[in-house]
Amino acid sequence: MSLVNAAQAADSAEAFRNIPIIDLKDIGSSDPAVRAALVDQVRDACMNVGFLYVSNHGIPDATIDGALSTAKTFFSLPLEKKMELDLTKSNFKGYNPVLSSNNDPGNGGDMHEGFEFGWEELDAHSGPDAKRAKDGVMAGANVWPTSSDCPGFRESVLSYYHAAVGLGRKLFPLFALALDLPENFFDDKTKNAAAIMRVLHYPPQTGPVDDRVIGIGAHTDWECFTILWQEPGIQALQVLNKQNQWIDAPPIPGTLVINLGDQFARWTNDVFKSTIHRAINRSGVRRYSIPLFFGTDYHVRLEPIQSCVSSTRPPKYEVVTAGEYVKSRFNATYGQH
Ligand SMILES: O=C(O)CCC(=O)C(=O)O
Ligand SMILES: [Fe+2]
Repeated sequence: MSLVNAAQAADSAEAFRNIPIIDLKDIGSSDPAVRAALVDQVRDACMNVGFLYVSNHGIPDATIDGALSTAKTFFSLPLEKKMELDLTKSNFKGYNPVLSSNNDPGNGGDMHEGFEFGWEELDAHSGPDAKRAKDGVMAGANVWPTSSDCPGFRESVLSYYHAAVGLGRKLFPLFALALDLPENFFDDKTKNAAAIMRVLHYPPQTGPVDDRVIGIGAHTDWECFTILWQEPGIQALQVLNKQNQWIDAPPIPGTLVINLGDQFARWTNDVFKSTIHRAINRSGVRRYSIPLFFGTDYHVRLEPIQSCVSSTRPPKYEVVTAGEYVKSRFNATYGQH
């Protein structure tokens, strides 16, 4: 079946009620049948849900724990210290306080604080990074807390960053194969690791909650896909199906959530779904999560793939570069900067 026909079938299929779990243990297999079976599962999830969990993802628990524990230390610093790293002063690298972002234009602000950064070599002395030369409108160096304020923060969050980017590099070929493209299709479009990571802290919201002020308002993500670690034992993330029902996406031990974003919706003319989601922390305790958003390089144009376009499915989106798109979403979410 052509991709366009398969997308039409997916569009008229029943709304999803749960999110598939895909085991990546065979991701390195060279057996074409094993690989094809994995790609089929990925295609199905991308066209019907836009969300999936992955198990056997290869990121060590110690790497996750290291990032989480220094993130907790960072968020416990006094607000004035954190505000020295205000992300609106550094082209969206650094700290954003509670209620400073608004992911849902109908809402009154997001009930979380976060810290945001992009690609940087772990070795702080490796000099200017050639990968950053083409960041265009998204250019800007990361900012970091001092090592006396937050010892080991840069190293531990960057270690997780590099592990997650490594996982993302293994996923791109699966997505390409799921789109009937050569598996290296995204290689020359992802040379510069235009990946942004956030560490997020959601204070608990107890008692009556104003529906317009929740942890993160209903939104889609902006890049190709997101790799999301969420704190075990706390249900907060919800995903919207086409019947407008919110489906819980609880943390599942040993897995990460992968969700598609707007860049993939644009590459695929909505054959792959960039699905709306939100998070509300009503658990009574603090919640932490770590999304890493992996997009194509900022100068790359988001042109629809030919197999996703037909006379019955004309191109839905104006062609823009990845950088222009991401920057416009940052401006809409944090205010124009
Ligand atoms: O915290 C979560 O579970 C979701 C975060 C999210 O959707 C985002 O940062 O885009
Ligand atoms: Fe999101």
